[in-house]
Amino acid sequence: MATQLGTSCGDQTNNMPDISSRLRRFRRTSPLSFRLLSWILVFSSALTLLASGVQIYSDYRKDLNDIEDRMEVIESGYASSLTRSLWALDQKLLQTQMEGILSLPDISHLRLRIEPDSELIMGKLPDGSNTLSHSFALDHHEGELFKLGHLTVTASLDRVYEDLQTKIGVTLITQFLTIFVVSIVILSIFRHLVTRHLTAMAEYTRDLSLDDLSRPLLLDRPEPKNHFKDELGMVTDAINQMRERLNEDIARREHDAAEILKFSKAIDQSPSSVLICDKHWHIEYANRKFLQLTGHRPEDIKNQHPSSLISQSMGEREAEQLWQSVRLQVQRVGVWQGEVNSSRSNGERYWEQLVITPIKGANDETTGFLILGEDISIRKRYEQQLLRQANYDILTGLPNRMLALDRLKLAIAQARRDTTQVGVMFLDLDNFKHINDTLGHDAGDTLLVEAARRVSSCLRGTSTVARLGGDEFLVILPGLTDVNDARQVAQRILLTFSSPFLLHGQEVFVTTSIGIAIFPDDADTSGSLLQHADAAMYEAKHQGKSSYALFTPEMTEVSHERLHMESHMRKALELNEFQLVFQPIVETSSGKLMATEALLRWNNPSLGTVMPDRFIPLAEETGLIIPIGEWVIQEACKAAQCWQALTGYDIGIAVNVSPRQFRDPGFTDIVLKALADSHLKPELLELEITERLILDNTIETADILRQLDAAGIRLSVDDFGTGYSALSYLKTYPFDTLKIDRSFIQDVLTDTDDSALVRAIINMAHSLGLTVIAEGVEEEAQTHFLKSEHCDYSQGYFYSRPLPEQEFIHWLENNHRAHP
Ligand SMILES: Nc1nc2c(ncn2[C@@H]2O[C@@H]3COP(=O)(O)O[C@H]4[C@@H](O)[C@H](n5cnc6c(=O)[nH]c(N)nc65)O[C@@H]4COP(=O)(O)O[C@H]3[C@H]2O)c(=O)[nH]1
Repeated sequence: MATQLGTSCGDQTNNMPDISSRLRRFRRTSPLSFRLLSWILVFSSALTLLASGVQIYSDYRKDLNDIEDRMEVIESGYASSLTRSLWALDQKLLQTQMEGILSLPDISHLRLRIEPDSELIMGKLPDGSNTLSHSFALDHHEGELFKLGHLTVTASLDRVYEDLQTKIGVTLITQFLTIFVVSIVILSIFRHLVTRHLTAMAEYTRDLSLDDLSRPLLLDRPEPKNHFKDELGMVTDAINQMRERLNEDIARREHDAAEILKFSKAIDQSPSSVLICDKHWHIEYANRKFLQLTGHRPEDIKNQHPSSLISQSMGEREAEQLWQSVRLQVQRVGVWQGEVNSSRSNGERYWEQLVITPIKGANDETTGFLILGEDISIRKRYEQQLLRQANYDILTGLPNRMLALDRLKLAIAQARRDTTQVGVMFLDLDNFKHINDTLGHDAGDTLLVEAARRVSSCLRGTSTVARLGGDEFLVILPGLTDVNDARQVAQRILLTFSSPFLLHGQEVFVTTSIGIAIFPDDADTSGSLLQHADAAMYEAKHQGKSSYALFTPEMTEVSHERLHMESHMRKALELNEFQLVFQPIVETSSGKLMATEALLRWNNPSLGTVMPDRFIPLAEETGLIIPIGEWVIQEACKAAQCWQALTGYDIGIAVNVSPRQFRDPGFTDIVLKALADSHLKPELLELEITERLILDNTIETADILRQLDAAGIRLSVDDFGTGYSALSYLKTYPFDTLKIDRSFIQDVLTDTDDSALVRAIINMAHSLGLTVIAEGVEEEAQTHFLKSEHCDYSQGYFYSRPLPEQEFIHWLENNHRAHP
């Protein structure tokens, strides 16, 4: 303790400001308790002092009364004896008696007036007025009254006042000390029990910050039992509960903030474009994708109406109408979906698929609108391209067979109404095959394009020229009033063909044969008109090339050549004129052989080698395709099994199947029999089916495809992209492979549309679990592109042309690609 004191004394100077500041702080921080306590102390001190004052005063009064009583006692006790001494004139006794009185406490002075005029004085009269005097007469009665004298006794009050002073002094000192000590004790107790905790609480709450809510408020005292909680305990609990609530609030807010951040990040980084509008359709927010897609800056579109972004591309009135219907539908149905042609900040247009929904508040009221956008430009382009391909010939840009037939039907309907005529011309380039074989496909293509241009140049605006396939063209002349008009057109066409074509720097003369049929004279349906025009064309060819012929009833329904071909075809199987050639299908990444495609050739002594494009349509028409197709499947399976035996490897075989074969009820059995006869594993046989077949609703396509699939046979979609490409069938039917038509591969390096399309087809096929084969790969650079796009397999002249079996076996034995 001594040491403690010593230390605190030693630090006194240093601690002085600290102490005084603490004191000030104590006063400042706990003024109420301090003042209250001070007032209690002052009040209790005043009360104590008042009580002590009353006590002292009553003591004082008592002392005065005692002296007065004593005076009374002196009068009653000494008056008779003094009277007697005076009567007897006994001076000595008188003196003794007065000395006796003077010896009494506080009596300090006696004055005896003796009658008539003497006086005896004893004692000393005190200074000042602190005296109390009492006088009484000394009378003697002896029959009559004798006034002997008068005694005045004076008592000094000095002792009484001294006592009074002493008492007051002692009382004040003891009271002060008592109050001081009690104050100190009470203050200490109060401080120990209350104010230091209040200070701690004040400091705790002052230091309390949202950054640090982990430390609870703990008072420096034993923890009271719960049910004995005093006010401090209750306040501490309240503060700690507040802290916990704050902690929970902060945690909740942090969690909410994290959630909001997550969602806002997700929206911001969403691959879809996102616009958020307020309830008045003013744009409040645009995500990154939207800004990237449109090139708009956030500040430019803020508070704008979304219709203003669209109106740039479609006109204000149209945009306003669109938005009105959007608003109505969102209001009534809760969602609007549609495709919109929007524009970027640089004016460029793009297609987007929009989904617009209201944003609902807590009370289900609309607080804003969410606009989700998906850039569908590629899809649109693809759709448009597919549509174009479905209706137009890619090479020449002319309408294809489908569109031509539509137009012909329209023209016939119109002619029926107007009682006019329709001229239908069938054109065929006379020596196209020869040119194609000798000068190559490029030259063939150039020839076709130029021929299309020349035919078109001979026609009026209302006429249609279409390419039906290969080197066949169709011309429709609507609203004819005179057959001679058709003749003139035919002559004009023949004339335009009289000048040479420049192919690969070489001048080549190409002629054409034209067959003409007239509605309604020759036929009244589009189908028979075409047949008759076809027949007339064969007639023209027979007449000698570069001529035209008008249909006459003598001409049979089928052209001579076709008849000729048909009669030969009927015997071809028997005479063993059919031959299969095989074209390797390789893995794109490695170039290794995976399978082969069997392609049919017809070697006829009078017709020469006839390509399938030429005879298969006739075989289909006549139904000969069924026995021919059976032969193809049998031979293909046998060949594949033979290669397996030869090389020890499984080499798959792809076989083309025409829709007519599918219509044959025995088709599945034919395939299964071929597999059984050859012992080829079913998974090595792949049947190639065109999109046309799938769209042909007359056949129970789905059932047959499922039966084949169930037998383990692979199924592929051939020439993908050239038909109507109703993509939904890819999901519906059990296809394994998709073959991209060679028309896409051809220009994949030069045409960005084609490359985007091929990329899209590959991705789409993969996402549907299909493997992809690219057809018609002719250049190495195409293989690099296909590799980079992860196209599974490739086929084309770059790897090998279709080879007769012996040559293919040779290829197998000598080509490193043949070994997996
Ligand atoms: N320009 C070019 N062409 C290439 C290239 N690689 C392959 N080809 C040709 O592309 C065609 C591919 O066959 P496809 O699309 O199934 O088209 C076939 C197929 O639809 C049909 N066909 C062929 N054999 C049969 C058959 O046995 N049955 C049926 N129903 N149809 C067949 O005839 C079509 C034509 O067959 P082909 O004339 O043999 O023509 C073949 C092939 O020789 C290349 O790099 N460049």
